[in-house]
Amino acid sequence: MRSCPSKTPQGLADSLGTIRVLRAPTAAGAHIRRRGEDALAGAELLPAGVPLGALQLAAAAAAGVAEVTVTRAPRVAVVSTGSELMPPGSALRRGQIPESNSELLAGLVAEAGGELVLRATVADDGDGPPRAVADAHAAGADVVVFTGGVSAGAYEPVKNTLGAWMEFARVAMQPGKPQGFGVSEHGILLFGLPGNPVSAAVSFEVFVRPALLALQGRTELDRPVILIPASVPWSSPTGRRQYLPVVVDRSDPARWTARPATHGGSASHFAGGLARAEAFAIVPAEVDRVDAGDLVAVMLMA
Ligand SMILES: Nc1nc2c(c(=O)[nH]1)N[C@H]1C(S)=C(S)[C@@H](COP(=O)(O)OP(=O)(O)OC[C@H]3O[C@@H](n4cnc5c(N)ncnc54)[C@H](O)[C@@H]3O)O[C@H]1N2
Ligand code: MOO
Repeated sequence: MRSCPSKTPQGLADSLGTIRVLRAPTAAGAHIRRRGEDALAGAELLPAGVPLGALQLAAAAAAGVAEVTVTRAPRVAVVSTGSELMPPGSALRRGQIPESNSELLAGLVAEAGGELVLRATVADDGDGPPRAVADAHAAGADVVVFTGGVSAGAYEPVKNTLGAWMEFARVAMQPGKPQGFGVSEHGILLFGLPGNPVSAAVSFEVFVRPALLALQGRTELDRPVILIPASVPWSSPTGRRQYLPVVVDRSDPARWTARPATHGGSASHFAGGLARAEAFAIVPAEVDRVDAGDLVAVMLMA
């Protein structure tokens, strides 16, 4: 067919033998896929800094692009500190608890595109943290994430042994008040997160995840935040920005609501309640109470 004013879809014509048009398209040009309709030559299909999932790689392939430039995954070591920590499933004596932060952080690191190169637990006494930094360096780590041992008690192994490289500060957030950060002699980023499991999870979201994404050249570093009403009241500490694990009720698609994931409110040791959380409600430092119906900023994790 040399001159083709429009095309007739298969279902509207007999296709075997003689072609008989049953219903001709009304508009000239109907059903013709024109050059440049999807993307013009030279158009940007994938801006730098976006993650390459199946849809993005397929778009590149469809444009005839066989190779794209990517950054390598940041290599991360996760180090728990505390002599009370025991492998999950061990018989516990008084004063011991199951070690769970390395499981949490290993998963969050992977979800943030990092590659876990070391996972260790070190004791409260001795030189465990600096030895862990040396091991992380040997394993090629770009980042070490410590949990525990950063506040002001008698045994604070990260604070006591890594002061040459790290600074320790109190941040006006709850949980996650005590924080440490620094850079090792070999340029490894050192994060010192508080040991309580919810504190560690929130601190990862606020400080570590954006850094891991930035190391990958990602341009969008923040989780999506939506404003939705609270379905129940809760309290929030004044003077500290609260990050409260919440469940998002999506049963009414026109009106999602948020409620605390744990019954006891906001507490940094509720590792079990964290399993129910799909998001963190972010309550400004100057607000000490959220009432049912109040709009709250909710950072979606899933
Ligand atoms: N004098 C002060 N004391 C405390 C302050 C303060 O500002 N001044 N802040 C409190 C706050 S808030 C927090 S949070 C904690 C954080 O303390 P650390 O980071 O030193 O954490 P640890 O004492 O080592 O652990 C706290 C808690 O979490 C448990 N934990 C630790 N690691 C793990 C792990 N890998 N898996 C599971 N559970 C873990 C640990 O056993 C403790 O129960 O400091 C307050 N004190
Ligand atoms: O600030 Mo701490 O992290 O609440 O328990």
